[in-house]
Amino acid sequence: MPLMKSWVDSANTPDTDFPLNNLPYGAFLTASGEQHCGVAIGDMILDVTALEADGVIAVAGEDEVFAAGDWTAFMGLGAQIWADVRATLTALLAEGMADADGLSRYLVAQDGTQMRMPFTVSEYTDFYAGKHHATNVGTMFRGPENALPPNWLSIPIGYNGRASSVQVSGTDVRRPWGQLKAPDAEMPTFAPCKRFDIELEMGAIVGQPSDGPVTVAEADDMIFGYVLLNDWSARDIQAWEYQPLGPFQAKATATTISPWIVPKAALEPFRCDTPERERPLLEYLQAPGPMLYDIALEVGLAPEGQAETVISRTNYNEMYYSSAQQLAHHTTSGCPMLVGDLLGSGTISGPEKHQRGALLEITWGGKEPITLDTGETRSFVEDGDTLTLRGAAMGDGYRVGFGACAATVLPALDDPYKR
Ligand SMILES: O=C(O)/C=C/C(=O)CC(=O)CC(=O)O
Ligand SMILES: [Ca+2]
Ligand SMILES: [Mg+2]
Repeated sequence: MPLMKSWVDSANTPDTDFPLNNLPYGAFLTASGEQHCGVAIGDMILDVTALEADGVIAVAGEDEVFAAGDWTAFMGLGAQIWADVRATLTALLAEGMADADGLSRYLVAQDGTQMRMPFTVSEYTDFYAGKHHATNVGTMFRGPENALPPNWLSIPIGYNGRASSVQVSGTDVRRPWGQLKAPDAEMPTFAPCKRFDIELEMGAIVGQPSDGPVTVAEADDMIFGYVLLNDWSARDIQAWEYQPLGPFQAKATATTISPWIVPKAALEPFRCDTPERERPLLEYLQAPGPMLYDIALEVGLAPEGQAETVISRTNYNEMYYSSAQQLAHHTTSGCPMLVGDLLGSGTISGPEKHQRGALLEITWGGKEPITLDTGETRSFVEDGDTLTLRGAAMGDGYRVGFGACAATVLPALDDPYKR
């Protein structure tokens, strides 16, 4: 599919994340402090809440779908409404639109506009579907002979994370306190995390509910869109707490998502298959077609007040399970899935060191510190560091991007129990 031209000039450049082909959904604060729904177009935002309020657009049979200022109600209306509204907004922004002058008053510059959570997170489940990541972490945590657990090639393994600490890009993350125990120590201590880390992931957003087990194809239809996701991970807390039930507080401090939900429709031209199966999947997990996406990803680390170093470059197509397969598995127990459920893909790592999606892997547990372009070294995230995830599907002369998924780490509080 070629670049779709818009009357918004900044949408027609090859380096914008937001050409007309994209039209991702976000929530932003207006100049008067209201939260509105918007779609990104070039370096602007089209105010969808205002368009609806003024009667320029309407959702068939519905009132005030966008008045609440996030996309949750819209997601719940289903795939036909998603397609209809996308077509309407595309037509409004397409080159040659007669009333472009009239519509330009609904445009807001992205620069300087505060973004908010684009939807209400119902529940958050994080998966473990990167084979390179799982092998690396399993080797470090459990020894090379136990790198991949016996179930890994048959089950999209996941754990229930915290919806309450999912936050939008631009929100600072505070270094957590927790129970730490050195391997040779008798007792744990309660102290600030010393091995704070990131995890580069994709987040799939469930737009339609389920009632009983669904197929992979049905699961794919339920997915509304995707965001970038940083699963902040306290590795020293994780190492002490995770046996026998898996990660808990180590993963609960924060999960940062990019502010724009890229709709499935925008990613259609970039679908791809998951890698070769090493063990046949049970029938309910078999994908009827390409369910993964070719999305180039990178992670940047900028020390406080200094330039950024790109510390990883990889691709979402490295994943062993797609979000549709993860979602299908999530329903096998009969567990109902809800509008607004967020599924973390699992850390995305490629086979090479520069393609790893977490500092735990890049520095091999801190044993191989990296040197930044500034000359500083890093084993894990330090206070004041800003971590930025970026991603884009690369089209012919355009890119469908996600915007920045960024957060700065603040120092741990003084002892929270000595108030
Ligand atoms: O115990 C392990 O092998 C590691 C588990 C995790 O790091 C959990 C997680 O976030 C998995 C992922 O993001 O791929
Ligand atoms: Ca994770
Ligand atoms: Mg998390």
